[in-house]
Amino acid sequence: MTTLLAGKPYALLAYCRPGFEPECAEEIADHTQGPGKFERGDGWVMFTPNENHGAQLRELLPKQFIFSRQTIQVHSRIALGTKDRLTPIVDALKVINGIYSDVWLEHPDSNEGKSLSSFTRKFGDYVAKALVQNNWLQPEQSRQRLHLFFPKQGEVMICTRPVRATDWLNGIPRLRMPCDAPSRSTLKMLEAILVLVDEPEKKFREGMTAVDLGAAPGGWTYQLVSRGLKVFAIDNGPMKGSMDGHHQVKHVRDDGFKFRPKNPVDWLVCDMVEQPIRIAELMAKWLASGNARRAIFNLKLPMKKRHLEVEKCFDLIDQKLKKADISYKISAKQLFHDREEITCYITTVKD
Ligand SMILES: C[S@@+](CC[C@H](N)C(=O)[O-])C[C@H]1O[C@@H](n2cnc3c(N)ncnc32)[C@H](O)[C@@H]1O
Repeated sequence: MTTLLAGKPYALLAYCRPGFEPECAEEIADHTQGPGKFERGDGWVMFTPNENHGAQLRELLPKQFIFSRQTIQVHSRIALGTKDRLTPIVDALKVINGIYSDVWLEHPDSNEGKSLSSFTRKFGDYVAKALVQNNWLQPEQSRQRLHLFFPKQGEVMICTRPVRATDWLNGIPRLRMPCDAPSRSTLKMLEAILVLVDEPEKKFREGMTAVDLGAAPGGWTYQLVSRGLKVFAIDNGPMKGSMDGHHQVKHVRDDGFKFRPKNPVDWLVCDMVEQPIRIAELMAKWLASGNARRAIFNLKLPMKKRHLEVEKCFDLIDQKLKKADISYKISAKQLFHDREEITCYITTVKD
C-alpha cells in the first residue's frame, strides 16, 4: 500500500457485516453518478470516483444504504510502522487542516478488526491529546467528526463525516439486553425502532394496538408491550417468560398468513422465517387494505442474489400500494442484530 495524503476527501468508505461486501458495493454502485473504483476488505467497501469527487461524495454521504452500517469520507490512507504511529497521522491531519467535534478510532467487524479493539481504545487517548495540542478539537465550532479507521494492522484511513445522532462507534449499536425479555431478538426490534423510525416516542404510544406475526417466544412483542401497546401475538409456538400470559398480550395460535384482526391496528410487525417475496406480499396486503398503518418486518436472505431479491420485494410492495392508491415511505437496513436478513419499516401515515 502506498501512502496517500489528500486535503479534500476522495473516496467513500462503508462499513458492513462481513460477507455482505458485494451487496454493499452493488448498492453504492446503484447510487453513483459516474464510474469509479471499488475496493473491498473484510467488513468494509471503499468507492473512489474517477472524477468530480467532491460532488459525488456530497451526494452519497447522506444516503441511507441498506447493506452499509455507516459511511464516512476518506481523506488519507497511510501505512503505519510498529513504533511511532502518531507522527504520520498528525502529518496527514496537517494536510487536511480541519477542526473536529470529536474523534473515533474504529475497525471493521471482522476477526482481524476485532483484534485491534484494545489498541484503538488505548491509542485514542494519544490521538485526542495531539488534536487538542494542535487546536483541531473544537466541539463548539465543528459538526465534523474525525474517524481513524484501521482496516488491518499497519494501516489507517483518515476520514470525516458530519455528526448524526444515529451514528455508533464501528457502526455497531451497544444495546443493553433487558433482563426480563424472552429472547435476544428483542434487541433486533429495539435497534429497528431506534434506527429506522424517527421520533419513535410519538409513533409508539400507550393504548395503541399491534399484531406480531411469528411472535414466539416474544422478544419483539416485549418491545411493543414495554411502550404501552396491546399486542396480538400470532404463533403456533409458545410465548415465554414475561410475555407468557401478560395482560397486554393476546396469544393467538394461528397461521400468520391467514390471521386478520377484527379492527385495524396501528402496527404490524413480522419476523416469520419465510420466502422474502411472500412476506413482502403479505405486508403489502395488510397496508393496502388498511388493516395496519405501519409495519416493521424482516426479509430473510439466505440466497445468493440478495440485493436483487430485495429489489424484487420492494417493487412488489410498490405495485400493490400504488394500485391501492396508498402513499407510503419505506426504509430498510441490515441492522447489527440482523444476520442473513434485513429489517424494513413502512409507514402509510403522513407524519
Ligand atoms: C425467528 S422466530 C420469531 C422470534 C420473535 N420475533 C421473538 O422476538 O422472539 C420465528 C417464529 O415464526 C413462527 N412462524 C413461522 N411461520 C409461521 C406462520 N406461518 N404463522 C405463524 N407463525 C409462524 C415460528 O413458529 C417462530 O416462532
